[in-house]
Amino acid sequence: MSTQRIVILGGGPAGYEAALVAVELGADVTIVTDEGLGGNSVLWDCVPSKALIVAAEAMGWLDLAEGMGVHLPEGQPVDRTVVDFPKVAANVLQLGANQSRDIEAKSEAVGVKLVRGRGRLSGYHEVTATDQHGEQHVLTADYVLIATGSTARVLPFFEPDGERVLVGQQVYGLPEVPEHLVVVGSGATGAEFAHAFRRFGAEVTLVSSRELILPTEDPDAAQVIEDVFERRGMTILRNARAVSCERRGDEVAVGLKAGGEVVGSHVLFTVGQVPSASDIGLEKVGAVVNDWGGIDVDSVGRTECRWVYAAGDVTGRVMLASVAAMQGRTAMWHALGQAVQPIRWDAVASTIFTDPEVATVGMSSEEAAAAGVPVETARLDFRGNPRAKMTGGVDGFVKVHAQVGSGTVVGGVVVSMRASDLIQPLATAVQNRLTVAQLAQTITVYPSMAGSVAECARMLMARLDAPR
Ligand SMILES: Cc1cc2nc3c(=O)[nH]c(=O)nc-3n(C[C@H](O)[C@H](O)[C@H](O)COP(=O)(O)OP(=O)(O)OC[C@H]3O[C@@H](n4cnc5c(N)ncnc54)[C@H](O)[C@@H]3O)c2cc1C
Ligand SMILES: NC(=O)c1ccc[n+]([C@@H]2O[C@H](COP(=O)([O-])OP(=O)(O)OC[C@H]3O[C@@H](n4cnc5c(N)ncnc54)[C@H](O)[C@@H]3O)[C@@H](O)[C@H]2O)c1
Repeated sequence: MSTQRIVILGGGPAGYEAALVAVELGADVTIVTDEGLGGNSVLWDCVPSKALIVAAEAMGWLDLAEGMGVHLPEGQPVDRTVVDFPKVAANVLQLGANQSRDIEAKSEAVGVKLVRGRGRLSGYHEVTATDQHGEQHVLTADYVLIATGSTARVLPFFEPDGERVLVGQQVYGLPEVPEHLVVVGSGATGAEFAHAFRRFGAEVTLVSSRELILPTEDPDAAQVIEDVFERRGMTILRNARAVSCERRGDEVAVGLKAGGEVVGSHVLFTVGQVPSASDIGLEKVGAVVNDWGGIDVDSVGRTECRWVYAAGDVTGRVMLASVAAMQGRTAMWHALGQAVQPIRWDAVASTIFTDPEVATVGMSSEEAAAAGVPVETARLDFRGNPRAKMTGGVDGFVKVHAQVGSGTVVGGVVVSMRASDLIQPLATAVQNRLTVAQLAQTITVYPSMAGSVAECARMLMARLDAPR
């Protein structure tokens, strides 16, 4: 069989992970991308925002240290004046750039070719890339993967200026920690930035369009985060929708649908992401864009056109780097003739990196009910856990959902420090359809947060075994 030629548009996690799989399978692979490999995820979104949160947590530790008997020199306040924000921002962007270079070195070493520029489908089995000098490169491909990602949603009533009216990627250009940051939108992005800037000492007002922030998360988890945010001095405006935005000198006024306004020194809009599906020549191949702007794909990532696949944020499904990477790999396994499992949408793990973190895997009890799966749930709070007490991390809990009858673990939630790691035993259980008994009987380290995961599973095991 002749070598298959693959062209990938976009070098984020969907694109570069797909490329690595395709070269492993012997294909000739070219990525066309307009910035470094790693894409938005590594250069602007996941990696820098998580690194920013680590720096913000250093402020949290300074706060905690006092209570543990570790003091700052006399008269040193822990407020926004001790943060050299340009240095913090430069560090986190450098971390992303270094990570991008590592990915490029790894990809080039295995033979992935890179064309820097913007690509579009230009004909039958054909892509045209325009590089930064305006030069055009025509590439032929047996299969094309579209992995162009997404960009921050901008609503008609505001225009980001990078100075006081911001979207997420612009926060790294701030000359100092804002005095009063108004964050509009309380999904993952809004909650994470609101958390980080409050920790850095900014006054923060979070404008939330719902009764509870983090509307797609477990409501008990969202409640813990709201309580912690308010205890740290953040203001949350509930059931509040922003409808206008006006700069007034050194202030910005955000008008609310119900009337009134909130005034701050800066506003950060985190109102969702839009798939980057325009101006890439989809009309040439008849690929369909759905109502929410994503490219329609089947369970292995194929569009309406048999030789064009799409993966990652551009499909408008679950917008996560880990999911994008798996979508990209799955598309290549399928295109290159491997036996492939469709993505397990019921086993996706994710984390909101607030403090405490909110990590989730699999189905919620509502999703299980909607799917006709009867579940029993146990919840154990961390306030009795000795490890949690040592680190001052007693806010939060672990929740395990298991199917009645089989005892199979179908989902879970962990709200704690480092929940992003602590969710892994539950993710392994969900992915491999382990039972609560198997989870409960696994020996855990003492003292550890993981001990509570096993204890929660024991509670659930007893409940499922009890006569009903
Ligand atoms: C603030 C923020 C924080 C996040 N944190 C996390 C997190 O902690 N964990 C997590 O799992 N997810 C996180 N996400 C989501 C995650 O960033 C995305 O799901 C992920 O980046 C999607 O990867 P992708 O490969 O689809 O696209 P992207 O990472 O967006 O990469 C696409 C690349 O393609 C390029 N491109 C676009 N059009 C073209 C074209 N025509 N030609 C050539 N190149 C093109 C883009 O410039 C970009 O470099 C976060 C998102 C945001 C906004
Ligand atoms: N840690 C992570 O994994 C992480 C972090 C950040 C983002 N992400 C991903 O990126 C994607 C985008 O996240 P996001 O938080 O930007 O978007 P989102 O769509 O999840 O949340 C945006 C929120 O803004 C609200 N909103 C919209 N218009 C508004 C208005 N005018 N006034 C007030 N509120 C308004 C929406 O109701 C919604 O709740 C998500 O899929 C998310 O999973 C992941």
